[in-house]
Amino acid sequence: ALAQQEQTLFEERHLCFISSLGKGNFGTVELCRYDPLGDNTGELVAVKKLQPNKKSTMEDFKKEVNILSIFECDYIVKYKGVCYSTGRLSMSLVMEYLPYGSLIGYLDNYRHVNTRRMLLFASQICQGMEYLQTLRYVHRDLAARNILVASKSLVKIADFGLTKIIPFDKEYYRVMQPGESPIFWYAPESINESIFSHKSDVWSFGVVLHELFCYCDTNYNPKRLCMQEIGHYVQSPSMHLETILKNNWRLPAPPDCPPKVYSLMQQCWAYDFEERPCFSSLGKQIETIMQEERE
Ligand SMILES: CCc1cc(O)ccc1-c1ccc2c(C(=O)Nc3ccc(C)nc3)n[nH]c2c1
Repeated sequence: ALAQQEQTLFEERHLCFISSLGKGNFGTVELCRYDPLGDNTGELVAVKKLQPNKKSTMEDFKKEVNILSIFECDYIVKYKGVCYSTGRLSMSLVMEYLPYGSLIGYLDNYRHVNTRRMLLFASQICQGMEYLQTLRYVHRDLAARNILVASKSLVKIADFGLTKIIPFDKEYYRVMQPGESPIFWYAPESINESIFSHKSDVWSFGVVLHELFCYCDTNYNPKRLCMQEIGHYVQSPSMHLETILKNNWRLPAPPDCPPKVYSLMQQCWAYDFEERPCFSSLGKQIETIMQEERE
């Protein structure tokens, strides 16, 4: 018999809405069961409706879908397919459902996560980013809110809405319209000149490490810590943020953070992107620290 061909086209009539997974960072994402047999034995999937609007067209969505359908990595949320609405006026993206949600909610609930497990998560994110880099993709929105938890020992990188391909003749990507930017995860060159590269993703990875070792506690949220430093009422946070970064202010070490882990973060936050480590070097350093933590 034919090997079970990966389902990539989902029929709307068999996609049964279960609940909303959040209007947050991914747009509106719903938990659905794809149940063609109609007996509730179908699989759970995460579905994002892609509504063409003034900012993004069906073409943009098809580009995101094409990007996602190429990825084959254990540390990147798996693409399952698309569902065209009747009349093909809109389409939905169907991704694997990760039952524990984002890292933010997970660490808030499971405080027992120890250093070794944090480093395991960091190593998996690093390997996912290394994979993206081999495909010349820059994520541009690496943050704990975009890391999903598959199990207590597996996390995956998600949300590729902002993913951009680096042109083959360049080492960075330039945005024309920096929209609602998560500047507190941004490298200085991204804040200043909207330049994004694998090295700006490394900066953001350092911020994700910080979020991890703060258990994503809202009191230590990168935005809150930065705003405390630059003052809450400034009119242009990005200008002030760039200034304090230039003056070598960085996010403080998380409480009880192992010194070697904080030094990893500081490497990622080198002002000059050339001095930041690459993801493969970061991965090796994390493995070394994990060995030492085991002893
Ligand atoms: C389809 C949108 C998308 C687009 C893209 O490009 C990459 C990933 C995703 C995505 C976004 C969210 C999820 C989720 C989840 O949110 N799961 C959960 C589980 C439990 C709780 C409490 N909250 C939440 N699972 N798989 C997901 C895939």
